[in-house]
Amino acid sequence: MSPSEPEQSVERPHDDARSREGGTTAVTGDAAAIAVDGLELVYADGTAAVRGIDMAVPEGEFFGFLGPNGAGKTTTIKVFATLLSPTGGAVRVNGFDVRSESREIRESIGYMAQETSIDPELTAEENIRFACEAYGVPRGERSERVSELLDLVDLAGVADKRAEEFSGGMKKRLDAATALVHRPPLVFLDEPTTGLDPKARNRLWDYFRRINDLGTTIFLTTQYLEEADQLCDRLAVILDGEIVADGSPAALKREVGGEVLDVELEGGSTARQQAATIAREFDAFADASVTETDDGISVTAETVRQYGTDLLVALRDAELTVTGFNIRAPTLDDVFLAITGEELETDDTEAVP
Ligand SMILES: Nc1ncnc2c1ncn2[C@@H]1O[C@H](COP(=O)(O)OP(=O)(O)OP(=O)(O)O)[C@@H](O)[C@H]1O
Repeated sequence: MSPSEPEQSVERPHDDARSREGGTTAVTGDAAAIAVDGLELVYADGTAAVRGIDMAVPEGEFFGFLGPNGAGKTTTIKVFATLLSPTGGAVRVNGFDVRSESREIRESIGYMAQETSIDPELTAEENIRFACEAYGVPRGERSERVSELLDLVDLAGVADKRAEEFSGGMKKRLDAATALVHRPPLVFLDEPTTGLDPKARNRLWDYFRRINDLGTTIFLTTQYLEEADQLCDRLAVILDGEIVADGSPAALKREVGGEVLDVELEGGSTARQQAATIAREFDAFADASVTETDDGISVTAETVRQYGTDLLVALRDAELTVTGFNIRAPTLDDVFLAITGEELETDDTEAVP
């Protein structure tokens, strides 16, 4: 992370939090890279961005923090990176307390913010070298570190080119390299692939997997469910400042229950509403979750494989025109929909594996 001062001073914690401060109350076992107990963050204008979250991220894990715009992801990551001070609760990062040991934390983490922090007028190599200086990498080790990182992010061939000539994906990879010069055991990545095309996104994913394979703990925030599914060992979903679900991608998908029947319909929203009502009243799908989609409806239930064709017949009997259907396993999109009742908004550069 950049060795800057906290960007904002916020109210000091209330009594409850103070009593947990200073390491007097252990919040975790030794092997937690991040341990969070009742974290709250209320901004100076009264916005309660984080409202009492608990979590533990073990060393070596690839952890995903998912949520829509404004859910509280960046606020949480900034507390972990000691850029914001919590207004309640206790947080330890790499075993250090975020309030009283911020210097130790900053020296032991990497932070890739949403906005890249590279200097466009410097070459790729100069940017990494500059980061080495800023992080106090010993002079004698810098050249080796620079070439090692250029290789790791696949920029060795363009080491002497100025960053301003780079594509968005190359800039992101360079930024990620600068966050790693001091070999931190824990790296925070705040929406690192937002706005990138699928190819650039995939290259960054490879890079993140590589550093995780080398033992680095990764805390990733993302709006892309596919990204979380591809990369993360475990996820937490944050909504309006509260964690509403957590678990491995597979476990979260299992919790959705059953399979998903997607039905495509002609006839716009009136047909979709009519079809949704029929599906909801369908006896064989007593516990089904039925949602309207862009071009039809989706029905999630244990019994869709068994009774899906009966539903199609019922739709036809109601003079609805089915133009396509498909039965599939739940995705993280379905998990998100089941938890929040809403689809997670993303841009149009959907990632592909
Ligand atoms: N400096 C600030 N002062 C007051 N409110 C803020 C400030 N920064 C963020 N917020 C508010 O706090 C809430 C959480 O914002 P945050 O940026 O943490 O969400 P996010 O999940 O990271 O969203 P995004 O994906 O848009 O970055 C939002 O309601 C936001 O408007």
